[in-house]
Amino acid sequence: MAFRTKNLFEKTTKLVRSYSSDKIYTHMSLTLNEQTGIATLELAKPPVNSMSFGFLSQLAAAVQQSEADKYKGLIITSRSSGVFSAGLDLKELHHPDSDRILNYLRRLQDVWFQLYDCSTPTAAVINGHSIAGGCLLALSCEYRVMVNSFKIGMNEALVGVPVSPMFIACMQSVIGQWEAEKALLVGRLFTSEEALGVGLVDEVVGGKSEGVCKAEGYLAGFREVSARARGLSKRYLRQEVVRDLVRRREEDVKKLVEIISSRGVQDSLGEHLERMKNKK
Ligand SMILES: CCCCC/C=C\C/C=C\C=C\CC(=O)SCCNC(=O)CCNC(=O)[C@H](O)C(C)(C)COP(=O)(O)OP(=O)(O)OC[C@H]1O[C@@H](n2cnc3c(N)ncnc32)[C@H](O)[C@@H]1OP(=O)(O)O
Repeated sequence: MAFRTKNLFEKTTKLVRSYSSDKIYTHMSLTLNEQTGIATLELAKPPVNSMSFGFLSQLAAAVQQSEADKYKGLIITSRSSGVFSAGLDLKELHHPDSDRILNYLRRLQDVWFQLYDCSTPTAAVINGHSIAGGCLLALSCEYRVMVNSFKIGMNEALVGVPVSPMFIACMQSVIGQWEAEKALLVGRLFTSEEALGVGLVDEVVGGKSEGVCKAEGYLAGFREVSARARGLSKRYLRQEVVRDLVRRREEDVKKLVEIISSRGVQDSLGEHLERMKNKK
């Protein structure tokens, strides 16, 4: 079979350089199956694929590449066998420099808009725990296949930070208002099976390769469909959420910076980081 592992940064060097000071393409790899036209983006930032500034920049470049090269589909998964993504890098949020946190949150917004609003068909193979920002990443895709025995959800309530509008909108659009409210207000993490029950994921499988097959099956369903019509329909379907968040993006970012920088939130983040350190 003809596989081409693309160093994304060959083509997007300019973009990535202007986005990031991290070393080029260190946190993920993009592999295109030239026979199917489906690319797999494998997150590879040990130990937990936390979303640092550099990670978000590379994710943005990958999504942009998928759009520019008109891939038939994009599958997002993790190279780790235990963690899909632990979400935002807590070190970016704890004792942040004011300019950096502003730019970090703007970057997060940019990536989210790019992925959520992209015309490329997308699927997530969640082969490990998927927490907060990790859950957002999966929810921004169209289809989710989850490997059993892991946890997924948005735990902000337990971390002591508010769930931001972008995260709420995504959760609501997938599981509905009431289920989202019940889950988000207590920071509930669902097992794979519970996630299936509530509609947070579309399928539960026994392992990653089975998950990839299911995701490919979903993406192959569009073979006979006009890519242009499909892409436009997806955008129309998602435009209400996007429009609202675009309209208020600067207001949301500034408010969040203020909240994150507050003493109470910083104390909670510090305690959360301490708990993680002490769990060993
Ligand atoms: C308007 C636009 C703006 C949008 C909104 C923006 C911001 C709003 C404000 C906040 C939003 C926050 C959303 C988030 O995503 S916050 C992150 C929440 N995530 C977590 O709490 C995950 C915590 N991690 C875990 O539960 C476990 O690590 C996990 C189950 C993922 C894996 O467990 P495992 O046992 O395999 O690994 P550990 O030993 O726990 O961890 C290994 C190592 O990694 C460090 N680490 C874990 N998670 C993070 C993280 N999110 N960021 C940074 N570092 C992390 C952990 O501390 C260990 O480090 P070390 O001890 O080995 O040094």
